[in-house]
Amino acid sequence: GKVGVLGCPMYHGQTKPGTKEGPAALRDAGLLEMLKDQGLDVKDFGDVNIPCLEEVPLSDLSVKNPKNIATDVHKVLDSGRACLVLGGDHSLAIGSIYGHSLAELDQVVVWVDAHADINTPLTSTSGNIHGMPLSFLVHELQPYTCKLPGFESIKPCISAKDIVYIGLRSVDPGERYIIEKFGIQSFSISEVDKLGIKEVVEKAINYLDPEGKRPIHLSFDVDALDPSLIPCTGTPVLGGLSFREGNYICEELAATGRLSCVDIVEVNPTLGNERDKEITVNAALQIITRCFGNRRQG
Ligand SMILES: N[C@](CCCC[B-](O)(O)O)(CCN1CCC(O)CC1)C(=O)O
Ligand SMILES: [Mn+2]
Ligand SMILES: [Mn+2]
Ligand SMILES: [Mn+2]
Repeated sequence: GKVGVLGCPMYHGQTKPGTKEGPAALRDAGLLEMLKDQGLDVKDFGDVNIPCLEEVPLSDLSVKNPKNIATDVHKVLDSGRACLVLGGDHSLAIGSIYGHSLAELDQVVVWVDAHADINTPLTSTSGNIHGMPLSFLVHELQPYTCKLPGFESIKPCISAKDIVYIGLRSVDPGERYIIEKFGIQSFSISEVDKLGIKEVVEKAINYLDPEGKRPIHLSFDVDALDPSLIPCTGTPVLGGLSFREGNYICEELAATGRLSCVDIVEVNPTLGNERDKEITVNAALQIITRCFGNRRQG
C-alpha cells in the first residue's frame, strides 16, 4: 500500500502547547522506517504550515490552519496514497476531514476518543477548539451553531449518520444532547464492556457502510486508550481502551482495505518524564502500524 505522512503540529485547539511536538516525537522514534519495514511505499509530505499564535491575530488563525491542513490532505489523497496525519491536537480534524471530503465525497468517520469533540462554540465550557471539531463539519448542526471568524473556508461535509464513536467516557451535557438529537451512533466504553470490542467494531462498520464501499476516515485520539498506556496526553480519562482493543480496532479497519485517512492526535510529549514519553510514543507507533496492514498474527 501507499501512504503519505503529514505532520500537523497543531496546538491552538487547547491550552497545552506541547502537542506541536507530537509529529517530531513520532518521526524521531522511527515511524517512517517502521512503515517501510512492513512493506509500505511511504512518502513524507513534511509538516503543515501552522503559524504560531504570535504571528497571526486569532481571527486569521483558523482560516490558515484548517485550510492548509485541508489542502495538504487533499493533495496526499489525490496522489493516490492513504493519508496519515500526525497531530497535534484534535482541532486538526476540522481540516483533515474537510480535506478528505475534497478528495472523496462519501467518506464515513470512525471517531475513537474518550470525548465526543462535538461541542459548538456556544455549548463549550472550555472554549478549547479541540473539543469542537465535529460541530464545524456536521451538516445537521449548522442551524444550531455559529461560525467563528476565520472558519468561513471550512464547509460542513459529513452527516450525523456518517459518524460512529468508539471509546466515549467523558461527554458534556451539550454533547449528549446533540448526540441524542441527531441520533449519532456511539459505542461508549460501557458498550465495549457490554458487547466486547469485536461486536462493537462489527456493528460500527456495518452501520456506517453496510455495502462495504465507502472510504473510511479514522480520527484516533490517543486519549481513547487507557491513560496507563498514554501518559503524555492533555485530557486523560481513567478506564480507557486496552492496548489490545486499540490494536484490534485498527487491524479491523485496515482489513476493510478502505481506510483512506488516519489522524493520530493529542500526543503531547512535553507532559510527563522521558519514560512516560517513551511509553506514549511506542503505543502510538504500534497503533499506527496496525492501521496500515501490520497484524499481530504476522
Ligand atoms: N469536552 C471537553 C474536552 C475536550 C477534549 C478534546 B479531545 O480532542 O482531547 O478529545 C471537556 C470539557 N470539560 C468537561 C469537564 C469539566 O469539569 C471541565 C470542562 C471540552 O473542552 O470541550
Ligand atoms: Mn481532488
Ligand atoms: Mn479526547
Ligand atoms: Mn479528541
